[in-house]
Amino acid sequence: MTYRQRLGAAVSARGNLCVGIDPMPSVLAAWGVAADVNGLERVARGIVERLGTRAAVFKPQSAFFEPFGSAGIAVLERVLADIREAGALSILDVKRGDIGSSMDGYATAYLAEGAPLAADAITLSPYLGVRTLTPAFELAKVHGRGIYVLARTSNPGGGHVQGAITDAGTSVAQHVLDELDRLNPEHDGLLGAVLGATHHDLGCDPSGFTGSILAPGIGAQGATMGDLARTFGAALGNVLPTASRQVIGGGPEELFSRFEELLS
Ligand SMILES: O=C(O)c1cc(=O)[nH]c(=O)n1[C@@H]1O[C@H](COP(=O)(O)O)[C@@H](O)[C@H]1O
Repeated sequence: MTYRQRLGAAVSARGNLCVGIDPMPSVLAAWGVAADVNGLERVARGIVERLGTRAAVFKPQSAFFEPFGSAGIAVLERVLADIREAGALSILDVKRGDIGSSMDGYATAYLAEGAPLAADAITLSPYLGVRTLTPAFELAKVHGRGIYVLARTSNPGGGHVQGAITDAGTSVAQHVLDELDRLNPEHDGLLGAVLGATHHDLGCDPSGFTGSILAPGIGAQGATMGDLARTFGAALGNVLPTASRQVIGGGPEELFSRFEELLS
């Protein structure tokens, strides 16, 4: 099955909210655990234990596992395995992007069959050019995985680069969407984009975009689920909203109710 088919099935069964697993120090405190690798494991795996059979998609943020070195990465491996066992999909948020030979290495790390950190999808940065990401696109296709490329990020300052006008006369964000659209037919539509839910004006037109749209910024960054229709218009059906602190930031007791409240 392609990533789009698997995502479609998961979202139909469980709804279209992606739960971000961002076990940052303030979240560990809210869960009443120490800011060490044991606390990290209790929170990250505790989220999947409680919501694993309820949520369609989880997005672990690598940035909060890496500070613990190999022990943190080992926890991330176990979290990815937990998500798989719970029948949900994983989007590993690593925002990688490099020239071809190095990109081959990253692609193998996150998308090869049997790789310890293999996820159903990953996030990538197109700063070195969308086409430099080709090794990841190709490996994702072989294994039925997905890719989300940053186009218009949720942070306000991102517009300085992503709203800049390219030599083709469109914004950088639009250029990224157009490149992904050009490549999607030969990649089973697995090439998605990240477009922040925080913007009134995205500075690009997602209405005809052929990939899945990952939309961060719900909750802690100020966007609401109700904003999605205004921001994405005709593309709303392709949008996968994602929230981290808004769901996980109240500790274990509030986890389920916060998830249900956003989804409703
Ligand atoms: O790729 C992402 O997921 C991402 C892109 C973006 O434009 N903005 C953004 O906030 N994110 C990630 O989404 C998560 C947002 O966390 P919350 O603000 O707590 O929901 C973090 O892991 C961010 O790194």
